[in-house]
Amino acid sequence: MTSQTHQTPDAPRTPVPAPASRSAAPPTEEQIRRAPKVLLHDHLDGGLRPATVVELAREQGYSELPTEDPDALRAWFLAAADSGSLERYLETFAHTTAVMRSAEALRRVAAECVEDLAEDGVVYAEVRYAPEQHLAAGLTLTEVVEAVNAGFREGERRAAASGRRIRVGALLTAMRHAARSLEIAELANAHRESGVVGFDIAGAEAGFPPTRHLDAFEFLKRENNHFTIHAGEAFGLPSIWQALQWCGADRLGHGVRIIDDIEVAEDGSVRLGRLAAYVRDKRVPLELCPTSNLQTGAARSYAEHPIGLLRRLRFRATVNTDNRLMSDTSLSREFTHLVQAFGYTLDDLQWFTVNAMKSAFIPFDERLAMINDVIKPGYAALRSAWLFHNERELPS
Ligand SMILES: O=c1[nH]cnc2c1ncn2[C@@H]1O[C@H](CO)[C@@H](O)[C@H]1O
Ligand SMILES: [Zn+2]
Repeated sequence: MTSQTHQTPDAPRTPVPAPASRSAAPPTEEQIRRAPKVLLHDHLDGGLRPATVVELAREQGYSELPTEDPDALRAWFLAAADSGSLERYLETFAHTTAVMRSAEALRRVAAECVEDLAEDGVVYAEVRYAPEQHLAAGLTLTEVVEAVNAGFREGERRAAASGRRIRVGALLTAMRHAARSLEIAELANAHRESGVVGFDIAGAEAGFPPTRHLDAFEFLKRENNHFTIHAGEAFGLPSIWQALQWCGADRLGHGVRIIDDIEVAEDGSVRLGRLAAYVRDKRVPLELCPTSNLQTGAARSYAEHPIGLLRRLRFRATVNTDNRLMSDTSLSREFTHLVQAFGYTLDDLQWFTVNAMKSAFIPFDERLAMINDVIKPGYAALRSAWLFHNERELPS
């Protein structure tokens, strides 16, 4: 199988659009937190509160944690995940999946996840996890899904009780090195009326191409269901090409290596290869996760992260957390880093957020309602509050 990823030799060069004019001041951290945000790529087993990991380990007799002090544990996850390799980054999940093996633990972790996202100003999220990694204490796949769903609903209720509206859908992940993807795809399909909005594959990318799981993807397509594929993170264009053209992914988890198919000349003009042009033309959503990419070595710094160019070229780019525990991050923090690196304004934040909402796996009319009734009014309110605040500060 060879990939059609090379630059078209005679593809036209086009100038890179300059960054939009920055008439508005960059948003403050508080504005970023209050801005309504949408999160498409967040792992449930990568987002536990450190204190919860410690408590669950005690309750369940898990003695392998590197430390029982929550602050030290937070620092440990960040340092251990900051390895420059996806494989070593993934080793840290052994500790979180180890404590997520009872229905109560899964329900608690899921509910806290929703509370934490709501507190961060997330109004819609798709949170993923691999049910096959939570069976060690005897739960069935269905029991795992039911426990997590119950936790998500509980989290939504608790958030609403404290005045924060959030909606969360689950994505069921199959591990790409394992052989249960068809079963997990069937599980996702069976639960689509009860909170599971799609499917994903994750895990080490090199050596485990998405085409190993074609039967799962073909099943989901026949069922008119949705899926995203982790691709183009640790491995480059062939992985993205397979995910799209062989497997039919609706979105790309990361997809950041699409940058390898974009050539920027010294005069600033750009040329898209055929694959990059396809991704942009077809509006394929990219679930970009800046901090995670720095940790696994997929990007060197925020300022050099491909998201800057992809945003200017108007790819369907979205901003995501990947693993809030391993990256010690939140969606607001990801946006704060991007504001610092690229001078983004509230308009840019709204653009990323609308991109994400358009790319969600819930029905079109519900996405539209979120955009028109929640996201746009939320940003408009922030802008007018900002104007009002600044006018009051003008000298009289
Ligand atoms: O960035 C990533 N790339 C690939 N796999 C990942 C990433 N983050 C987490 N997981 C994997 O997905 C599983 C289910 O949530 C996690 O246990 C972890 O192994
Ligand atoms: Zn991921």
